[in-house]
Amino acid sequence: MLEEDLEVAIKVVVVGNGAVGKSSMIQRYCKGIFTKEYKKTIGVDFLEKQICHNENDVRLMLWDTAGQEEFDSITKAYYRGAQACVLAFSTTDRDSFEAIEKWKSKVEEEVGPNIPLVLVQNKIDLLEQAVVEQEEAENLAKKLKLRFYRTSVKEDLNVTEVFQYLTEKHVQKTKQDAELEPETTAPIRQIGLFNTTSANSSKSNNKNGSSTPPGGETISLQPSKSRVASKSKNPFSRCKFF
Ligand SMILES: Nc1nc2c(ncn2[C@@H]2O[C@H](COP(=O)(O)OP(=O)(O)OP(=O)(O)O)[C@@H](O)[C@H]2O)c(=O)[nH]1
Repeated sequence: MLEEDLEVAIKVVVVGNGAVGKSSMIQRYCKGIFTKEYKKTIGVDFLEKQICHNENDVRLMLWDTAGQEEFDSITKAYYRGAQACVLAFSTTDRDSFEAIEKWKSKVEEEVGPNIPLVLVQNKIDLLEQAVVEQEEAENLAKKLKLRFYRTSVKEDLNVTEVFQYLTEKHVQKTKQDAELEPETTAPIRQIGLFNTTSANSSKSNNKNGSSTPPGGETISLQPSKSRVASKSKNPFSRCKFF
């Protein structure tokens, strides 16, 4: 099978304090919309986007998590199995900037230190109300060894770039992992692909508070459909969905 025949699925979690724009960022990226209205995420929410990366289909599963600590026990369960993460703070919220290292630790406690992460300063359309200096944010990114993006979900600035970067990093990492491990030992797990088949991992379940916490703590991520041969059989299937 050719490498181009793979369909890659990537679980991405978006974390950060409340109201920094996590839900808005995912909605902007997946649906192309922005709403001024603020609806606190209760627990977690989920949207999916299919993109084309280096002529391959990539399915991004974007998990929107609540920013409030009261939901920590719910949201942490959803971090597990994450393969990339957005650490978001807001230009107009100093606490959200100072909380970034804590969010990084929370995610890494669940998934380990090796997934691609990115630091995102959102709401840069509100720079006149900024409470974080650009230099401070850049220094934090250097300290944590993270790529840093400044976004405005409202103005649709740099949002796509954030997810493209994470996709690229994930693809690079899985290739490196596959090269390091011999093909004979668990080849599917080596490339780290999965399907979300849990009944609990419902789509867009709970901006309005109807969240079902994950039964028994862990979302079931089942290795399967890691390599999808059928993509190459249909000449119209590859990257035609935009
Ligand atoms: N001006 C401006 N407002 C934004 C931007 N992104 C989001 N907002 C607004 O910020 C508020 C909070 O956005 P959400 O996306 O709900 O924030 P969240 O991080 O998901 O919040 P929680 O669900 O509480 O964790 C909403 O009123 C959005 O319209 C942006 O780039 N610029």
